[in-house]
Amino acid sequence: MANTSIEEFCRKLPKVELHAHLNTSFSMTFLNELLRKSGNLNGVSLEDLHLAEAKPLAEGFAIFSKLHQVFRTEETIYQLTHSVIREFAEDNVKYLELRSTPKHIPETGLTRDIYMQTMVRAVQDCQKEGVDITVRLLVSIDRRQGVEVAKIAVDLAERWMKSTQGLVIGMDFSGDPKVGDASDYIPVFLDAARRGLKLSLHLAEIPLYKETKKVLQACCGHCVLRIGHGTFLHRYESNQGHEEIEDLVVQWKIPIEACVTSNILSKTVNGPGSHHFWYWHRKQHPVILCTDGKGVFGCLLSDEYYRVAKEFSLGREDLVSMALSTFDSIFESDDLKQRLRDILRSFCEKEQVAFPNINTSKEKMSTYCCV
Ligand SMILES: CNc1ncnc2c1ncn2[C@@H]1O[C@H](COP(=O)(O)O)[C@@H](O)[C@H]1O
Ligand SMILES: [Zn+2]
Repeated sequence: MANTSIEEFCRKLPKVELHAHLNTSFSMTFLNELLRKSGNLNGVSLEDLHLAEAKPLAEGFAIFSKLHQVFRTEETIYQLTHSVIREFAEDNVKYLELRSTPKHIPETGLTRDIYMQTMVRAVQDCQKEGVDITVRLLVSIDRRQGVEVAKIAVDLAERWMKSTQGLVIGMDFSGDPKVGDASDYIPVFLDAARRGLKLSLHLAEIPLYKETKKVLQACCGHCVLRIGHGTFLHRYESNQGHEEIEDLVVQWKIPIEACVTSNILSKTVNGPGSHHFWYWHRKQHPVILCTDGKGVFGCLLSDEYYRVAKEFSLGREDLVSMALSTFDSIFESDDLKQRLRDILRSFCEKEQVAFPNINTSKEKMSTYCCV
């Protein structure tokens, strides 16, 4: 067996990142460089832009507003997208689904269309430059902006999906869970799915039993779906009454994007040991470690794997199995899933770690998401 520590192994492990918000995924190196070039960050100081210790979720949202003051022009959105992609590639992320809310900022000339065009351009430039990663984009709906803006986002996403031959692949639903009701957006989700967009919905990041149940009942069977966070989906002692929600999630095998550090720093989870990741993982339900916002929460994806490996005493083979299982939940084709498996297989040969015996029958290869 190659002589690498578990930490180093987590770093080298080929991974997929399925839950990363553009504006919260900056690196400090990038921000320092931006500060050096532009002299200031529109009045925002560097220290205000990441959570150094656990604070209630609302504090995270105060940071997001400050970030939106920093990234306001086409140029900064381009640079941010380009650097975020490169940084994920350096962390051996081989496939990234990057999400962002298209902004309309008249003072800087930014429109939602220019925002999309800029992100797409950065992805294509990274591709041309040979950055070793496949990137797909999700258009975010911010629940603080209401249903009418969400409809605009669906039109935008569909147009960009068509004009980029699927580089824009789906939509995200996010924003402050305390604002509005996700079930108001059900017609928007169903419309997006009808147009061929895949959906990743922030659901149950905080205990919101009613909206979670309504959204799942309406969307299961009609949308290709993943759940962001999903902290309060499962049955557990103080979560009585969640049986129906958990049953839907299990029945439709809806993958859960687990953001361990984000949840701990936002105080929606007490610590890594009590994170719902473990509950779903033990059940062999599809669950994917994700960063959420590697800048705000100060975590690389490899840090998330290492954190879980330490907490649950996972070895190299466990980590490989875990990474392998995440490939089924990407929004891309079976061909791309197979390519990711091949990359992981070569890595295992080099690291002299057994590659799990998988049944690559059609059934096993098909996506977990409900269609
Ligand atoms: C911590 N948990 C979270 N819960 C809900 N929404 C979140 C989030 N973290 C980020 N966002 C959503 O992503 C936006 C920032 O990226 P973009 O400007 O779109 O690139 C935030 O404004 C919020 O709407
Ligand atoms: Zn998120």
